[in-house]
Amino acid sequence: MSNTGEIVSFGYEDIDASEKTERVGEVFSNVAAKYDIMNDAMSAGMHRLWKNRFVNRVKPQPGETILDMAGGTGDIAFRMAARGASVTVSDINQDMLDVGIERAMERGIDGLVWSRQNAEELTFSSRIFDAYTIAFGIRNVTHIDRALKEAYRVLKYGGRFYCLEFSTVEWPGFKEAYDLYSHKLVPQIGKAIANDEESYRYLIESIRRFPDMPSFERMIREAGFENTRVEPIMGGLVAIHSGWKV
Ligand SMILES: C[S@@+](CC[C@H](N)C(=O)[O-])C[C@H]1O[C@@H](n2cnc3c(N)ncnc32)[C@H](O)[C@@H]1O
Repeated sequence: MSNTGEIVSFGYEDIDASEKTERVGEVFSNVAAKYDIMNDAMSAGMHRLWKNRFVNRVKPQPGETILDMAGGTGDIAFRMAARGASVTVSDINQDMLDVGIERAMERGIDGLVWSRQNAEELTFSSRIFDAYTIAFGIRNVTHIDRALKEAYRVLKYGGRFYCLEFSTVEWPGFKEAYDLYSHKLVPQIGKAIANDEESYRYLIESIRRFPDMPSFERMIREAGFENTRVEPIMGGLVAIHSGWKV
């Protein structure tokens, strides 16, 4: 692919925008097999609590159609399907989706639709989903503004947008401890468990480069959403952003 001249951040380095999607793809292909076990190891199981809280905010209803974008191995989709929603899991990376499809089969979870898609350029028709969710996915997308516009397009009027993402720690003291843990220890845990220090360095650095809560909320409003809200969790370590298409 030829260079666009547009520079974007890829974790700890700046690269041409045309390269980012492929490089992110390599990261997730590398981590797919160990992705779920690593989430437990890195967050001491807390990602489960954050995901439960996120799904409680989404309040999936039986009969609703929900698009879980960057859905990876299905963690969020399984929780929403358990509440009776019809969930389409979309992700750009087939390796992540394949792990999810296998997990669904092992657990006897039927009815999910698995669809390989780039969040920036969805092939779905406009106004077909009641809710759009994206958990720990948006910071990996090359053009976040395009992904947000696509989210807006595929939602019905009255549809809800929810994003769960790492954010900016605001509690004094905790921030320093978290920086030390994430930059020094997480890549080492990645090396020990997944034999992949580089991918985990990318994942941590991409958190640091992600817009802070007010900036990301502004981006959601700029995509057309109204009644936007931000809910920081653990002093902003993680945040739930939401908005409505009215
Ligand atoms: C950290 S994982 C999150 C998976 C899942 N949502 C969860 O919470 O466990 C991030 C996911 O974003 C996907 N992704 C990255 N860029 C994407 C894009 N442009 N479009 C769709 N998915 C993307 C990756 O392939 C990966 O599966």
